[in-house]
Amino acid sequence: MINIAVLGHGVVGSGVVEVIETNQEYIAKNVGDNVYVKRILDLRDFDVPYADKFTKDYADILNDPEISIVVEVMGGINPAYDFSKAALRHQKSVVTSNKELVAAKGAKLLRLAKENNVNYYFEASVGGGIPIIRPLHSCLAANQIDEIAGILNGTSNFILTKMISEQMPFEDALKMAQALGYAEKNPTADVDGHDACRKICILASLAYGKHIYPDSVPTQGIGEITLEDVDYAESNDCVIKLIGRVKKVDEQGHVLCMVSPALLHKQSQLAGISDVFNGILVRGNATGDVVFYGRGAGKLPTASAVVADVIDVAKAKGTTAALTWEDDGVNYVVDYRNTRCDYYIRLSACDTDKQQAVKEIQKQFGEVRYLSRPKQPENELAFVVNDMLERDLLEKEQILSAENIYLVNKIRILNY
Ligand SMILES: NC(=O)C1=CN([C@@H]2O[C@H](COP(=O)(O)OP(=O)(O)OC[C@H]3O[C@@H](n4cnc5c(N)ncnc54)[C@H](OP(=O)(O)O)[C@@H]3O)[C@@H](O)[C@H]2O)C=CC1
Ligand SMILES: N[C@@H](CC=O)C(=O)O
Repeated sequence: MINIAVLGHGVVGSGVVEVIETNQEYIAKNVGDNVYVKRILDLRDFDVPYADKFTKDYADILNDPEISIVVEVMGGINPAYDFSKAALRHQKSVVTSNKELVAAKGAKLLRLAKENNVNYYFEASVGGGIPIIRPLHSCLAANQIDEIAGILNGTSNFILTKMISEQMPFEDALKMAQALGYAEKNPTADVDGHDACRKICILASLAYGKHIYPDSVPTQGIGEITLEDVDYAESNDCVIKLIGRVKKVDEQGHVLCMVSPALLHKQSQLAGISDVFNGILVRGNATGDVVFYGRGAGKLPTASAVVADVIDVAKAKGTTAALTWEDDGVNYVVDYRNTRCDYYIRLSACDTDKQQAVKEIQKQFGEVRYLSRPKQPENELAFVVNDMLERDLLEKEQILSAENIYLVNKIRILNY
């Protein structure tokens, strides 16, 4: 019998109990032994048939020698970090969906697991039910990874989809995502891009072997996207998505890493990914592009990934995985302002005469391709510029604003 404990009986934790219960026989056949949820830690009381398993005291789990795997699905840094460290030091493997913790302390926890001859697995921390951690680490191991880009947050993709296809107000779409169990406890992490940032940091750390800190990654969410931008994107045969991406810069481990909204051409591989679905594109030097697609959030898809890790740990029987990356305290993220990108730019000419504004734009950017939208105000100008050094664009914004031509929005145009 493999006894496990589940820390946190929320959306994911209750899903883990359900998946293990529902697929009991199948899992036993796969592992060669029964997997049994012995204890559940949560601070609340639950009226469920398995109420006798609950404890509010972590010591009941830590000091139980029969429990060999701890599933941490509480979220947040503390006490999840302390609980995970304590479990590993007690030679219990830890499985988690907690990307905030993995992104912040992954290297330390992986090292601690190795030192204690146990495992720390986190497949569910990126892409919900989509297999990505193991494929990146194992199946694509023969490749040098040139780039990873993805729609990594189900909640924001759900909101964008509802806003665009059903004209649903932002707040209503967010409430729906919360009711469906997609959103983080604090949903600003979804909307402001921080959840996607944690996920791209985990993928970057895994792919390039150096810890990439969320704090060092420029992060912008979907809060400033309006239906007007959506219309301009449409006129350019594009859709707007929130993209987390990391690109190899050199052999020393430096990367370009950021999270921001982006215009994607409708024919591109990530453009058609809607609703709560996530898509992750991995560009390997041998495979070319590989795209992983599936439900990026929600109770059962996420629980599926967590339980798969439990099965792998159970089957590992005392061996430890080579999964690791180095945390040497160095910031490997290069300054994005020194990189180049295509842009959609939307300006308001305010009181400036439109012909004058067009002249100013030409002076700054040369010939640009103008876009249009229904009900476009006379003093609004939107256009596309190609291969712009980001630092130059920031300067040009300032020059234009001195001429009373103000930036309303600018969104990168990416090619995935
Ligand atoms: N929901 C999803 O679709 C996905 C979530 N994740 C990640 O999985 C983790 C869990 O998410 P989710 O299940 O949605 O979150 P929930 O908030 O639904 O569940 C967390 C549970 O843990 C409990 N908890 C929190 N702190 C403690 C503590 N100190 N002691 C005991 N119990 C505690 C919470 O209790 P209380 O409510 O009283 O605070 C709650 O019941 C997070 O890291 C999240 O980012 C990853 C992929 C997808
Ligand atoms: N809040 C997250 C949940 C999964 O990681 C999301 O919406 O993607």
